[in-house]
Amino acid sequence: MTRDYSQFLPAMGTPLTDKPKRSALDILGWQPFFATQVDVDTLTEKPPVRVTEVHKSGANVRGDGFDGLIPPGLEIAVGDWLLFDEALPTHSILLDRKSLFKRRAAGHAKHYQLIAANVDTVFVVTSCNQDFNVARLERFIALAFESEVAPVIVLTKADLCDDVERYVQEAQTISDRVPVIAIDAKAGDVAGALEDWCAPGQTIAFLGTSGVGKSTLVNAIFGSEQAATSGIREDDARGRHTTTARQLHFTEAGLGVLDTPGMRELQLADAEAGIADLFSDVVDLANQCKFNDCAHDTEPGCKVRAAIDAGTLDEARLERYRKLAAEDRHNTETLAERRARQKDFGKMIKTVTKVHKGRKGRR
Ligand SMILES: Nc1nc2c(ncn2[C@@H]2O[C@H](COP(=O)(O)OP(=O)(O)OP(=O)(O)O)[C@@H](O)[C@H]2O)c(=O)[nH]1
Ligand SMILES: [Zn+2]
Repeated sequence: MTRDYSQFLPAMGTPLTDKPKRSALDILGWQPFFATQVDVDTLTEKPPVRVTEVHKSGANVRGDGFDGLIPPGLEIAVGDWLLFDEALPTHSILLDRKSLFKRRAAGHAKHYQLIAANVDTVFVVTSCNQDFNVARLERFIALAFESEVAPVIVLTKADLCDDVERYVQEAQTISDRVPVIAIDAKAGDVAGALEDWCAPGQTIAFLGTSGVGKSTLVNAIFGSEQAATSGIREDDARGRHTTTARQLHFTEAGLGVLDTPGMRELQLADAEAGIADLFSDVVDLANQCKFNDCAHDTEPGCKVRAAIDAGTLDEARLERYRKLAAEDRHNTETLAERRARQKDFGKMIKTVTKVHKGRKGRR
C-alpha cells in the first residue's frame, strides 16, 4: 500500500513550520485577560464580541461569525469586549478593561467621554525636527501610563534629519520604560520597525500632533489593504455618517489599529497617577524631604535640591514635572471647584488683611 505523505509536506512556497491557525476571536484581539473573566457556559450562551465602532445611533460589534449593529444604551468605548446578548443587546455584559483612554466631556460636571478601550500599545509620534518637544512627549506618555497603555516613542522623518542620534538620545532620557524608534515613515520598513508591538491579536493606537506622520504610519501598516479599508469608510457602505465615528480596523493578520479623532484631542486631566509614574524618581525624592510640604526651594533637608546639586536630577526635568502636575490639577478641577478655591483664597486674603490691620491697631 502506498500512503500519500503529501499532506505532511509543505506546499510549494509555504513555510516549513506552519503557525497554528488563529481563531476569529484571536484575530479580534481576544486575550487571556478577557478569557479568564468568563466561564465556558457563559461563553456559549453569550459569545464575546468586540466593539469596533461607536456612533450616536449605536455601536458596531464583531465576533466569531457576527458583525452587526447594536442599539445605544451601553456605556462602551471602541475596543471594548462584550458578552453578547443577541436577544437583548443592551443586556450584554461589559468585560473588565485592560486599559482605557478617556477624556473630560465638555461642560463642568465630572463627566467622561470614553475614547478607546483595551489598547495594548500607543505609539507616541513626533518628528526629528522642530515638532520634537520633551515636555509634550512627557505629557503624552503620562497619559498613556494613566490609561495603562504601554507607550513607544516613534521619531519620524529620520530621512530628513542629519542628527537623528541626538533626537533618539534625548527621547531616551524621558523614561527607561519607553522604547524609542527612529524611522522614515514614508519609505522605511515601518512594519519591521514596529513588529515587536504589532503581533496578531494586539491593538495599537497613535498619539501626536498634526503632521508628524501618524496617517503615514497607519498606511504603511495596512500596505495595500488600506485602499480597500478607506474606500469603505469614504463610501459609507451602510449609508451612515461615519466622519466622527471611532473605529477599530484590523489588518488581515489580525492587528487592531485604532483610528479615532478623539485621540488627537486628548487632554491631560485626572492623570495624577500617570504623572507620578513617569516622574517616579522625583516623587521618591520628594517623599524623603524633611518637610511634608517641601517646595524643594530653599528648605533644609530637601532631597530634591540635594539631587539637583549632586547632578543626579536635571533641574529642567523637575520644572517640567511641576508644570505638568499643575496643568493636570487645573484641568481636573471642575469650574465649581475652581470658583470655590478662588473664593477660599479671597476669604483668606481678607482674613490675612484683617489680622494684619488688627495687629497694626494693637501696636
Ligand atoms: N520624508 C518624510 N516625510 C514624512 C514622514 N512621515 C510623514 N511624512 C510626511 O509628512 C506629512 C504629514 O504626514 P501625515 O501622516 O499626514 O501626518 P499626521 O500625523 O497623520 O497628521 P494629521 O492627520 O494632521 O494628524 C505627509 O506629507 C507625509 O508624507 C517621514 O518619515 N519622512
Ligand atoms: Zn524638597
